[in-house]
Amino acid sequence: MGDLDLSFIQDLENRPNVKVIEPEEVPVIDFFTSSHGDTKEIVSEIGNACRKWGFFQVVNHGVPLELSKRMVKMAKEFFDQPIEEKKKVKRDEGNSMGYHDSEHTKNVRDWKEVFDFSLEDPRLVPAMDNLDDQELRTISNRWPQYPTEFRLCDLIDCSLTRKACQEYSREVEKLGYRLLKLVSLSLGLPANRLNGYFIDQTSLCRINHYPPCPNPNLVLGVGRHKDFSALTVLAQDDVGGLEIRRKSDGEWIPVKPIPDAFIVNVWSNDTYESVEHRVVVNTEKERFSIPVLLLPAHHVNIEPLEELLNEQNPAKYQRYNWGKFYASRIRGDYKKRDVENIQIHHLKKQHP
Ligand SMILES: O=C(O)CCC(=O)C(=O)O
Ligand SMILES: [Fe+2]
Repeated sequence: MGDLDLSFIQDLENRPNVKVIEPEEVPVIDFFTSSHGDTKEIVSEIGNACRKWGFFQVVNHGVPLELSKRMVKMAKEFFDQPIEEKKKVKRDEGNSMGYHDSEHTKNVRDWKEVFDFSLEDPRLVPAMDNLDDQELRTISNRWPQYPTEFRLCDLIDCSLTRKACQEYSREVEKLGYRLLKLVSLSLGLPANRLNGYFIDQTSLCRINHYPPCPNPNLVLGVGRHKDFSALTVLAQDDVGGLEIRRKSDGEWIPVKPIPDAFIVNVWSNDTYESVEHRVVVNTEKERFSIPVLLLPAHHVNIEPLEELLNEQNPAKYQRYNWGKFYASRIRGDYKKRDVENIQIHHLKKQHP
């Protein structure tokens, strides 16, 4: 990760808590039990969890455990390589797929390194974040080559890495779309109401690696943020570090790792508010997490769903082209800018 320089240091108010807060269970939804019961029951559990927490965990979700284990093994193998090797697949301003070690959240550098790949490969995205510019760009995934001297086991080579990543992300994607249907139902919408937005999706899978940190009280693995996805399905290992901001009192609550569970995070016009979360790091143990973010096609305009709006629940967000939003977010990931890069709250409508 290099030295802990000033770019990593969080403002006082954002630093990890000194007081210890007991981990509180965010709701856990068991698909096995529910599939033997009533879909209505699971829909109502999801609705309650989304309203109260904006986050829930799922177990017995159908994603094969071997695929998840293989991903973590590959991730370790990849991030253990010398930085020169990792930089061979470094992302750049033209293509945001691949390795990156200087992501900034809200203008402060995160204590982590990441590897991103797209679920659709190649895929189309706007070239610029400027709203008047119509140019599109095709971006393709980058896969590590693993020179023989760095291969610690025969399992790891370029084509197997790609296969492992693709097989894993396809399974998690299936789970994601299954959850999206359940979320639609929980909002009183037809199960397939949201699916059309994801034809030609820009969805991506990210592997996060948080190395141990000499001074975890000053930095964050990921600064506080809301995911910009419609739905995120996140796998975390057993180290812990994810914290979510409890809606009732604003306290940061650690999310206890549950073996083989996925953490799910949803957003819809504040009925289901995308909840702020962050990652704390520690001096001892590295940590891996793997989110899959369901993201619409670049041409989709994100806006609150009409049929959910009424006098009591007016649109709280303005319409915005998804591709431009995404392009702007990516630009802000590279360096400290003078202004905060675009966030969901910037799309909030001003009400008198
Ligand atoms: O590492 C985690 O548990 C969460 C990571 C995260 O919030 C993100 O990548 O958006
Ligand atoms: Fe996140």
